[in-house]
Amino acid sequence: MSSNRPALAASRLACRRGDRLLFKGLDFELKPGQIVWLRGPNGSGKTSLLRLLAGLSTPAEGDVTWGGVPLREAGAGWHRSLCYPAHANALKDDLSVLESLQFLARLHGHAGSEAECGEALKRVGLFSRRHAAVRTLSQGQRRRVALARLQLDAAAPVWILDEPYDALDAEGTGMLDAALSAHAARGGSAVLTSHIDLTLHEPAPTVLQLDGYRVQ
Ligand SMILES: Nc1ncnc2c1ncn2[C@@H]1O[C@H](COP(=O)(O)OP(=O)(O)OP(=O)(O)O)[C@@H](O)[C@H]1O
Repeated sequence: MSSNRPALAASRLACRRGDRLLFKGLDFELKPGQIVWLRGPNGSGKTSLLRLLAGLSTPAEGDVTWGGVPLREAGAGWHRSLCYPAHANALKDDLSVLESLQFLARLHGHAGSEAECGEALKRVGLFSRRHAAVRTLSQGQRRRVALARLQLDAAAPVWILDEPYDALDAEGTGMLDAALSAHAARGGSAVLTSHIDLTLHEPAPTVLQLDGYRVQ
């Protein structure tokens, strides 16, 4: 992929949920090194847009392209270039923290070794809790474990993050900011939602306001 070509793009995108058209006419580009902050009120369609971009649902109109190739022609392999820890943390209550991260890692094509996952847990400050059951963690600690996937998927060029700052304290927020800055410095890009004002400054996020595309 050339350095100026958008990693992910969409043109004239429209989204339908149930019998409602949420938005239409949306053009979008995510360039290497860029962080896009998708904003809009509750119910405006941010999660729905992220799902379209991740290829998990089909637009009512328009196209999503990955490195210039329409997703419907890209085949399943393109998902390896994407890290999308969705809003729900997808952790298994009955597993230990380490086992749960290993499960997620393997599900997403990594070896999921104890060493690799332990290192990722160190980076989110949860190594000492690695043998605790997930059900014993606080919401913020669960969020940190889910975000440890970013450490495992650091090489994935595109991160799609739905409210990643939810439940994080100042230290957790700082860790996520640092992970995003390092990702962008490597040429990676991300699109994220957040109802909380961002503290990320390097790079300064590009705001995409979804309200402008709303269908009344
Ligand atoms: N499975 C579904 N079937 C029908 N409508 C749905 C479905 N999922 C979501 N919706 C509707 O689509 C609209 C957009 O939902 P979405 O979750 O994309 O909004 P959002 O901008 O992410 O909201 P929030 O800020 O509250 O997270 C909402 O009105 C919601 O009720």
